[in-house]
Amino acid sequence: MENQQQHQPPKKSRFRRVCVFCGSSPGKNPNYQHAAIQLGKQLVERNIDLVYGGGSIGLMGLVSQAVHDGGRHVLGVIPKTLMPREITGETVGEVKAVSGMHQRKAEMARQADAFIALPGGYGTLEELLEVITWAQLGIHDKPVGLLNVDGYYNSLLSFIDKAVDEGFIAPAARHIIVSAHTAQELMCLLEDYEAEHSGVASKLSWEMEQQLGYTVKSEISR
Ligand SMILES: CC(C)=CCNc1ncnc2c1ncn2[C@@H]1O[C@H](COP(=O)(O)O)[C@@H](O)[C@H]1O
Repeated sequence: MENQQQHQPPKKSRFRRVCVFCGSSPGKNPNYQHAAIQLGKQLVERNIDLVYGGGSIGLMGLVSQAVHDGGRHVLGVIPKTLMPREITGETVGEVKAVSGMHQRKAEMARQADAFIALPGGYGTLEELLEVITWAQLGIHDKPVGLLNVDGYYNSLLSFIDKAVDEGFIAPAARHIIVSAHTAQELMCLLEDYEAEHSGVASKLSWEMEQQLGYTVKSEISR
């Protein structure tokens, strides 16, 4: 079954550039590292460019290297304070320096047509949950995919189901997260995804969202 799928020529993608959130650590299970490389190869096969958090550490390094090796454009968005090579390693492709973590997330989101989370820690979860929240509000209608390698995210998905059961997440908003166990399966699901949100904040543009982030930040620093 898997071999048959591998020989099928990929459809032309609706995505020009995908944002990948993932661990700055490689994780203990080699399948996480394998999945990062497979996801990079899937993007290359579909002629999709990458935007990510910059650097060469952990899964971030593996996915960016795979996309770069395949000849697609890689954009790393990295806060100036994380730029020293001893912190994040050498970045492949283009690097965009931004002033902070909020600006980084806004820029990665603005640049991408879809989001994918590989396994990761707090940083990955925070980035993932933010784009899900923005989708729920109708700030964007870009697909959000979860690459659930070896069931890494099963407990998060169960928790979200509990939040639906307990009345904190609307059943319609449960469908924002598209999850799959392999990169190929996930890409196919994301290609077919259609946003269904109530769009309560659909008038908010990315620009407004970004300005909001900067305003809040500058007010905090005053
Ligand atoms: C000083 C220090 C701990 C540096 C770690 N170096 C990092 N370099 C670049 N991006 C990162 C780093 N740590 C977290 N991130 C951001 O948070 C996510 C990964 O965090 P985590 O490893 O899942 O939690 C990435 O998508 C990235 O956008």
